[in-house]
Amino acid sequence: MAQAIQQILNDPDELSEEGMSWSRQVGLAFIIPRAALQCVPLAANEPRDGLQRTATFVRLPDASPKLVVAPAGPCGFGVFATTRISSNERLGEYTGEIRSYDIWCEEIKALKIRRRNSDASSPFIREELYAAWAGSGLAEKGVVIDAYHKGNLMRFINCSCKPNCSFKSVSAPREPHGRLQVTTLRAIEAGEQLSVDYGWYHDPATLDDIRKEAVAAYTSDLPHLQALQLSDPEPGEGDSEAVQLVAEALKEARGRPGLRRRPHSFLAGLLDSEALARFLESGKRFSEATTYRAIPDPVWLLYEVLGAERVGIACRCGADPSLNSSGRCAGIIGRPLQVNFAGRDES
Ligand SMILES: C[S@@+](CC[C@H](N)C(=O)[O-])C[C@H]1O[C@@H](n2cnc3c(N)ncnc32)[C@H](O)[C@@H]1O
Repeated sequence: MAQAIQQILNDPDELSEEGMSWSRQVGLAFIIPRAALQCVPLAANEPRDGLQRTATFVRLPDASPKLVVAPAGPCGFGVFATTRISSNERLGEYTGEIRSYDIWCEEIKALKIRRRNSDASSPFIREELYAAWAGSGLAEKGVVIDAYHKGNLMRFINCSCKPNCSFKSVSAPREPHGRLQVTTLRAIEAGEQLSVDYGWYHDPATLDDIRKEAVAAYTSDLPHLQALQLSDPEPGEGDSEAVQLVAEALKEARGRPGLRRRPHSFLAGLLDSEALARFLESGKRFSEATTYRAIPDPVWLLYEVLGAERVGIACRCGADPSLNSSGRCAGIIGRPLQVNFAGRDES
């Protein structure tokens, strides 16, 4: 990724006049590549929906000159460090429009109806993931800082299951909502990408949608999974990717590795072939599941991530080493990394 940064610094087209002027307008020393100019620059939050700016007297630092916006593999553009940044460093404010959560939600719903004739919460649309929670607000209906149309470079920070930054809310006592400041959780090396945990998984409506979709995906695969329970399973031509992965995992557990027809995939990492084999050897079988809880243990994680893909918020931070140095990913934006939680009862 350091190479990508160097390329931008060297390329006069990427280091565009527009990018420089965008940067100057928000008073910053960072560089916005031409292709990333997607929103109006905003050096300070702009109130909407009858809301007020917070009275907070605390001066937040301007966005750090140690940052650059650059292409970030599977996630579009991202924010990278050009030099080492220490732990607990305040990198600047996440600016955007101060919106009432319920009005913002209505607008998102209207957009969904225009685009696909339904305001169902899933799948997410891209615009939803630029809004960050800023507190309950005077009316107790919630306030978000929405950086989709207006904002600063912080709006380019992607989501990671193992984030190196977080949003800290800064507000004076009794202030109904806060301002958001990006702060490092650990030291960040030059060339590393900044990341935060978006936390959408914990939105109850989204979680519900993901789990319904997980049950639907499992149910449509069930006859094929049942066929695999035979002693020498062979995946069929029309089998889904999940069924093929389960077949491969079973063969692997039964001592016939080497049958993989494709490189080890992201989804394959969600299956434990030994646990799968133990499940069948103990006499348990794939059977009907009308709720998420009833999906058998060895495959629930696979189907939950497939459910998230159907909902439209699959996380791919594990596919980008600069975003998630462990190379592991929960598969769902905002969900804790698998290694950090004990099972599907996490809250
Ligand atoms: C706040 S923006 C981040 C900047 C964005 N990458 C861009 O180029 O405008 C959120 C959007 O970035 C993408 N994104 C961020 N983190 C991601 C992740 N871990 N996996 C997949 N997409 C991600 C999604 O398209 C999401 O809607």
